[in-house]
Amino acid sequence: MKRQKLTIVGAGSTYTLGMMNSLIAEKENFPLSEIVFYDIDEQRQALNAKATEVLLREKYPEVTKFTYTTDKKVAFENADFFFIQIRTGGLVAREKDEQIPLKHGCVGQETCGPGGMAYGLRSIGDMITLVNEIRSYTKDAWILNYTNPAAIVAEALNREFPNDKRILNICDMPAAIMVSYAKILGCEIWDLVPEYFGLNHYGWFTAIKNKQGEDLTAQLKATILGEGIKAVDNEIANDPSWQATFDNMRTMLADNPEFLPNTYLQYYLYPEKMVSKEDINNTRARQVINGREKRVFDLANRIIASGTTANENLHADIHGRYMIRVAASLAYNKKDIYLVIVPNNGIISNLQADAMVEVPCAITNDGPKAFAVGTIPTFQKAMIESQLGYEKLVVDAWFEGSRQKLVNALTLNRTVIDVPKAKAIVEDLLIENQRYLPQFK
Ligand SMILES: NC(=O)c1ccc[n+]([C@@H]2O[C@H](COP(=O)([O-])OP(=O)(O)OC[C@H]3O[C@@H](n4cnc5c(N)ncnc54)[C@H](O)[C@@H]3O)[C@@H](O)[C@H]2O)c1
Ligand SMILES: O=P(O)(O)OC[C@H]1O[C@H](O[C@H]2[C@H](O)[C@@H](O)[C@@H](O)O[C@@H]2CO)[C@H](O)[C@@H](O)[C@@H]1O
Ligand SMILES: [Mn+2]
Repeated sequence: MKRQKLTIVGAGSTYTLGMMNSLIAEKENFPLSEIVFYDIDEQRQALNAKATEVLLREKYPEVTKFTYTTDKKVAFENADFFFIQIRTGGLVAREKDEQIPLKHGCVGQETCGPGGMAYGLRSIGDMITLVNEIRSYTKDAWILNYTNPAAIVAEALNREFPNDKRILNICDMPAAIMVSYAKILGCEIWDLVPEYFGLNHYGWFTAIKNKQGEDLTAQLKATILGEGIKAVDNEIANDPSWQATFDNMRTMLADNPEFLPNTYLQYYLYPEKMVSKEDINNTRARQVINGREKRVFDLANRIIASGTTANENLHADIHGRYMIRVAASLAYNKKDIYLVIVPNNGIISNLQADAMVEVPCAITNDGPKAFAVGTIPTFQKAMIESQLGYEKLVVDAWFEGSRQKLVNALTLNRTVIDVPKAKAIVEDLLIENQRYLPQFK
């Protein structure tokens, strides 16, 4: 197996050390020769990088070269794979995305509703610039993107780079849900094969089978309806917010037992409940700043100070392992089946061709090959179409600098609907984000 050179873009991320643990856990599946870190924030990246130097020395000596840099040429030349995980505006901007809609009585969330719209508008420009810069150094490398909101980023990249078949947008949420399914079913996530359709953070599992083809869906639904389902992946198992989200999966399934819902549907199906439980002074961004961000950088500082990871309880989580397994399947033509985001082009036969859909694909060295979904039922189709309209209008608005299209987008979004509210929220979000969005005069 050829060893790969991997560049992490946004290496100052709170997910980077977890990704390193996952690369170590997956080194047989996705062997690396070289890792490069790239970020625009030198200090933030250096913390993760200095801890990674210790980690690699102790646990991944096969990586013979590790570099961290803010120089694009050094970072982008000759890489085989890019994993991108940037957050334009940082967690501070995320907090505003969550607070502004809440002030208007609407869902305040990172990727859903008006908060997701603002985050999408900030992400599009940086992502287009990054892909252009990467492609000026390498045409063939695989670009795997986690940057959110993945639905809007995928739509924008597909428009800007329609012929680039080596950009793949990915979300870890279905995989994190499948880790919980696997726990219920007494197996490993990698033993399960999902049948699923939707947009990113907006979809449904229609079946869960094992690799022998046995359909486990009825058993799974019965357990979730009877006993509920817990977040079990390491990263989220002890997080009250994620446990509450997983509790809501039982409610969603009870209210509509047809399919198994993605957790994010809670924001669209129960917007009033989601708003009522929020504390505007302690939204999710603030919890992450005080939680994951602090935990990760405390860990990095301890590793750097002691010069060893021996005193730490390190673990790989599904976020990293999922991306790495997709990369391995691309690199070595494994044809493993994963949910990824691809142009529809008839996969869902009664949905427009140019939707970016999240569906199961066999991941080959020629990219993802989707399995046909066929027709989807009226209820899910109608929900998807209004959300798709919202996503496409946000991307149109970014390219055209159109406020009207942002208002129309929020009018379609189930978390807003009301035109006066949509206008007021657009106004506030554009004022807050004007330095990122000069096209909106
Ligand atoms: N797709 C998914 O399912 C999924 C899952 C988890 C996280 N994410 C996404 O991963 C990203 C990272 O999340 P986080 O909470 O760790 O954020 P973070 O703010 O901790 O880290 C992001 C890093 O990106 C850097 N950055 C920002 N703009 C950049 C640019 N133009 N070029 C290079 N670096 C840049 C920042 O300096 C920072 O170090 C976010 O977009 C988040 O939404 C996606
Ligand atoms: O609110 P956050 O920052 O904790 O999470 C937002 C992200 O949530 C999902 O990712 C989960 C993932 O599902 C889980 O496996 C684990 O790795 O934690 C992640 C978040 O903590 C979602 O898929 C992402 O798109 C969100 O950014
Ligand atoms: Mn996601």
